[in-house]
Amino acid sequence: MNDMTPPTREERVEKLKGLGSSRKRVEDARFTQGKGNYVDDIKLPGMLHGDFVRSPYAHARVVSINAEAALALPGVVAVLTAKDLEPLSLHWMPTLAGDKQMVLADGKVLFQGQEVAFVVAEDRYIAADAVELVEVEYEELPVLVDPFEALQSDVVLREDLEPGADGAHGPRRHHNHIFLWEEGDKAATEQVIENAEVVVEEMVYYHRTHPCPLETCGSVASMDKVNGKLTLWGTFQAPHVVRTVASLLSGIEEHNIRVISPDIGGGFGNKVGVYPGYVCSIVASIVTGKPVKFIEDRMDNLMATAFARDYWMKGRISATKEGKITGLHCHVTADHGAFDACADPTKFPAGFFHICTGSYDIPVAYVGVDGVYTNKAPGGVAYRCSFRVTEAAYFIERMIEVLAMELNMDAAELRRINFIRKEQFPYTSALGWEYDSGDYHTAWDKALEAVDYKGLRAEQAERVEAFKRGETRKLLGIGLTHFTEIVGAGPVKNCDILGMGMFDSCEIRIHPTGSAVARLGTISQGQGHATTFAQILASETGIPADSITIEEGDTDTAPYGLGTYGSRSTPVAGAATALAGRKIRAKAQMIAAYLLEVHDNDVEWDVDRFVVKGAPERFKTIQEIAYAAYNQAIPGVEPGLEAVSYYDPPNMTYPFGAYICVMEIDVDTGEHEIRQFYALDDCGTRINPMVIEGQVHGGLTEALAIAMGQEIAYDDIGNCKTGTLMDFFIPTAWETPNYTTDFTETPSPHHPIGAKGVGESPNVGGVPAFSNAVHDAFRAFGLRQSHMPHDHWRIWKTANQLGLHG
Ligand code: PCD
Ligand SMILES: [Cu+]
Repeated sequence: MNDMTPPTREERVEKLKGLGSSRKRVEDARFTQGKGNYVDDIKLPGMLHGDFVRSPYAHARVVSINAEAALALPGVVAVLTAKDLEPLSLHWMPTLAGDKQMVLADGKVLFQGQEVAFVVAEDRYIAADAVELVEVEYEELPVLVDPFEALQSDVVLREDLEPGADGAHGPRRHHNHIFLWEEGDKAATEQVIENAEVVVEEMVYYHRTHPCPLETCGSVASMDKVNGKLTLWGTFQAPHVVRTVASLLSGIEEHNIRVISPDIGGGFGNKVGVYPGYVCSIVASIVTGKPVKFIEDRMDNLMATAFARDYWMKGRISATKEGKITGLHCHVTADHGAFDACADPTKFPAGFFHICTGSYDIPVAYVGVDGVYTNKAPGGVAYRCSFRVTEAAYFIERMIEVLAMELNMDAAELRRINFIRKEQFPYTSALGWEYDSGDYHTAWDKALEAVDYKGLRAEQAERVEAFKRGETRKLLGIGLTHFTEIVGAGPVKNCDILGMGMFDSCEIRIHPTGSAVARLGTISQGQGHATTFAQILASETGIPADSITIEEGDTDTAPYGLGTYGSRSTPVAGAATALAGRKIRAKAQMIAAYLLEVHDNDVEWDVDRFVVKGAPERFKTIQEIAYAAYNQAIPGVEPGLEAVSYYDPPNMTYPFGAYICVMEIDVDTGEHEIRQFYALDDCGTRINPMVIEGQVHGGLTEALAIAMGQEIAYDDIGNCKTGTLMDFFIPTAWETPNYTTDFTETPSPHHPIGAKGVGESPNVGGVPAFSNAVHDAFRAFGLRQSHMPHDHWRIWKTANQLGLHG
């Protein structure tokens, strides 16, 4: 081939590295060389450092705060308390759930680790020393750590709330009650269950845990009093929302606030909300006139920032003797901690928990969720699941297993006969969701075949016999899960956060030489957006992905968007990106037609160029078109080649998957070994298979952590027992098994490129798969339900209670 041979169509497609290509992550060159730029890397001249005095008690009155000794320490600049914030009306702040939260203790504290005073000093060490010198006198109050007890107790946690008054989500029936949220037909469901042939009832608890990103939360605030501009760098998963909230709270006009999310070392939902540290760094910068940095340490992060789950889910499921499910009833007692700071769309105080009918065609269902205040840290974030979806998936996948046991049926078969069938999509669930697309039977059969399901069951049966004969002390568990996710919040008509509609955006500029920059309203925390969004644009515009820069996270440059969580970037911003690309192409078409001296309709798009129909040798490449757009006067066409698209999705997307975990359990030590983990994901059109595989590995490892050991635990007086990485389980390569990933591809019918989200799926499906494997190992010995996390001690105890220790 000589230099003059034009590239083939195939070569041109390949050069784009567009949709479907396993393009290497462009951000990794920077990250692997230590060249990332995180919040703590930001160092400004004269910058001060903040640190919190935190409450050692879970519930106490603050009698007095004496900062004299702290202020006397050389290098200490200020000690802020609620009294200092009060004149600015910043001693309380609104939460994402419509509640309010103390920024600094106002009269009392409600959880251990709560922020009491903010010390500002010349360096981080002085600040830490000064924290020790602040004298706080507390008067202990009775502590409520159990949500069921909290609903009965005379102890009033939130004295700031009017006793009988409604909350943000309607009536409160007790002073520690937050809301009752209901969906579905309660009466009809109860009637079906009463008259059913088979009913099982179970309490499924999904314990409290924490996203624990590698990088803790932090912010740097810099108030420039000369030009009136506030710049705020921080670990924000939703920078634009932070800007709007900061403006509303502080009264600073929004154009005078610039919020920047630089590189973020993992978010996992932990960095969606607004924390007291952010507010205090802003106030301290305004008060001192200097930039102020606040970076959490690990204990701050684990004890005081947003936890996840803590759902007590009481379920009843009914079926015919043949196993056809007829109804599902669920009541949740949701422990929200001291303030309702859940990150959910405003109208959904229990998030999308009502996806809990899962992958099954259940004719009638009801859910009721009671939110409750306790003396624990506030939060209730997604942690790799869009708004309580992982709780829902865990609930239904446990209920299915329990029902299979009651029916004495194979759990894979029970699922198969209840799956929503391919021809039923779009499918409206009994709880009101419209599933966009799916093909569950195909995915399920593929998964069962891949692991030789029949062979595994035979092996398991033999193992049980061998165990009974005393020939082995190890049991075999086969953990099945078929999950349906709901991601891509969301249609503005029913999804908003604090009144801000959940659309998203992309703005693209093609430069004269044919390379481009695109900016989005989302923000990567490691997902690889700089890699994948360029791929979408490459396929849409014909510009190679390598020639497209993706920028996110700077509110001065990026178009407004609601940020990255709930696997919404692909479904929402990804759609905006594709449509912005199509706008570029529409203008390019006019330019090409002009240059080729034909009518607009006489050219057609081909990979990276417009070609005259029927005359393939006559064409203009996107690069030629871009140059002409800037440098040639084209009648009726404005100069330049730019587009912006704001996208309000018509519906969510519903990714799904089939996961199977094969686990060996040693009944004497409670140890487990994961022999095999097979994960089939269907996220519609796949943008980058390698990024997807990385997402699945990461999500499964977090699922492993949660199911097998990770937990935020409290003792009876509200001491957080897992505030360090000594006690809070983070799996290393040592505990992490090999994963086999697989896929089917069922595009979303309403997304411009057919893509659904995937980042959360492995957590949503992984947790029940691991937990079901543990339960399944003991099924032959009568175990119906036990609580996660399944650490060695709990597994040992289960074996013991089942009488397996002799
Ligand atoms: N079909 C498809 C889908 C998807 N993809 C890809 O993948 C990824 C992801 O995506 P999505 O799913 O859409 O998601 P986003 O939105 O982006 O993100 C979010 C998620 O993401 C995940 N992942 C991750 N990774 C990392 N590395 N880091 C982090 O942090 C993280 N986080 C986590 C979480 S938790 Mo939440 O917040 O809880 O709500 S939610 C979440 C990106 O890159 C994309 O592009 C592809 O390729 N294809
Ligand atoms: Cu969630």
